[in-house]
Amino acid sequence: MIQFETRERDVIGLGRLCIDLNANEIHRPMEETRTFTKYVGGSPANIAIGAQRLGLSAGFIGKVSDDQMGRYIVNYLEEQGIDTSNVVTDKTGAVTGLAFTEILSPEDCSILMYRDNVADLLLAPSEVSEAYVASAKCLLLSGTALASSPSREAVFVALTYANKHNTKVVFDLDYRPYTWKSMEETAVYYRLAAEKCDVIVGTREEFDVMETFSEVKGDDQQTAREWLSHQAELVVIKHGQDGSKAYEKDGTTYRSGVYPSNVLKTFGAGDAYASAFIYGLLQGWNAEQAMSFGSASASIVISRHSCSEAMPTVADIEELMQTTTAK
Ligand SMILES: Nc1ncnc2c1ncn2[C@@H]1O[C@H](COP(=O)(O)OP(=O)(O)O)[C@@H](O)[C@H]1O
Ligand SMILES: O=C(O)C[C@@H](O)[C@H](O)C(=O)COP(=O)(O)O
Repeated sequence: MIQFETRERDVIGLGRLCIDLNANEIHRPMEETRTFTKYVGGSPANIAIGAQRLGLSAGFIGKVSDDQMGRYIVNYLEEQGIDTSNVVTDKTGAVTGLAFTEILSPEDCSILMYRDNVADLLLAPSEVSEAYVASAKCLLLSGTALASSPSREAVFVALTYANKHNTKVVFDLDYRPYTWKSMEETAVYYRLAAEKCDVIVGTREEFDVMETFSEVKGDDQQTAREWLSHQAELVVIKHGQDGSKAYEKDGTTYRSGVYPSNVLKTFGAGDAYASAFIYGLLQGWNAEQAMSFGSASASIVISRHSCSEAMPTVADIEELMQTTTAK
C-alpha cells in the first residue's frame, strides 16, 4: 500500500492539455467522416478530469496555446473544479495538439494526431513550481511529456521536487510513437524517469518500448522485478481486455479481470483506469481493489463517446461493480 503525505491537493497532472475531435459518424473511415464533437483531451488531462469527477481535488502543470483552443481547455478544467493556477499560456505562437479519432468498430479504432509545434511540449523547467509540486499527495506524469525539450527538462525538475518532498509519482507510460523521434530515444528517457517514480503503469507494449535495451522484454514478472529494483513500490501492467496485473516490492502480485462493456470505442480505457486506480490508492485500498475500480471505470468510458466528459462518478462505478461480474 502506498503511503501518501497529508496535503491540500490530491493529485496534480503533468503533461499535455489537448483537444479530442471524436467522429460523430461511427463505423466509418476518417476519409468519409465529416463531423466531430470537440472535447478536452490529452491523456493526463483526461486522468485529472477523471480524478476530479471521483471527488478528488486535482490540479495541473502544463502549457496551452494563446488562442481559442487554449482558452477552451482552461475554461473547461476550471468548470470541472480543477486548479489551473499552474497552467501557463504559451507566447510563441505554438498551437494546441489535436487528436482526431476514427471509430471503425468496437475493436478497430485509431487516432490521427496533429502535434507539430504544440504548446504542451514547450513547458519550461522554470514554469514548474516546487511549492506546487509539494502541495500534492501525488503527481501524475504522462510519458509523452518526455518526448522533447524543454518539456523533458521540466519533467525532470518536477521529479526532483516530488522526490524531495515525498510527493508520490505515478508514471503513466502513455507511449505515443508520433511524438518521438525513435523508440531508442523513448527507451532512454522513459528509463531515466521511471527510476525516480513510485508507481509505474503501462500496457505490456509500452513496457516493451521502455525495455528496448533490456533483456527482460515481454515477461511481466521480469518487468516487475526490473522496475521494482529502483524507487518504484508498485508496477501495473495492462493487457487490454485480458485485464491487468500489479506487482509490489514485497513480492505480492495481484490480477484484475475486466468488466464486460458495451464497447463504443477503445480509447480512453487507460485514462479512466488510471484515474480510478489513483483514487483507490488515495483511499488506502490495496492494489487489487484499486485495479478493480480502475477496470470498472474503463468499462464505462469505452461505452461512451468521449474520454474526458465520459469520466464516471464513484456512484456510477459502484453501480457497475454491484451489477456486473468482472471476467
Ligand atoms: N474491451 C474491453 N472491455 C472491458 N474493459 C476493457 C477493455 N479494454 C480495456 N479494458 C480495461 O481498460 C484497462 C486499460 O486498457 P488497455 O487497453 O490495456 O490500456 P490503454 O487504453 O492505455 O491502451 C484494462 O486493464 C481493462 O481493465
Ligand atoms: O492522449 C491524447 O492526446 C488523446 C486522448 O485524449 C485520447 O482520446 C486517447 O487516446 C485516450 O487514450 P487512452 O490512453 O487509451 O486512455
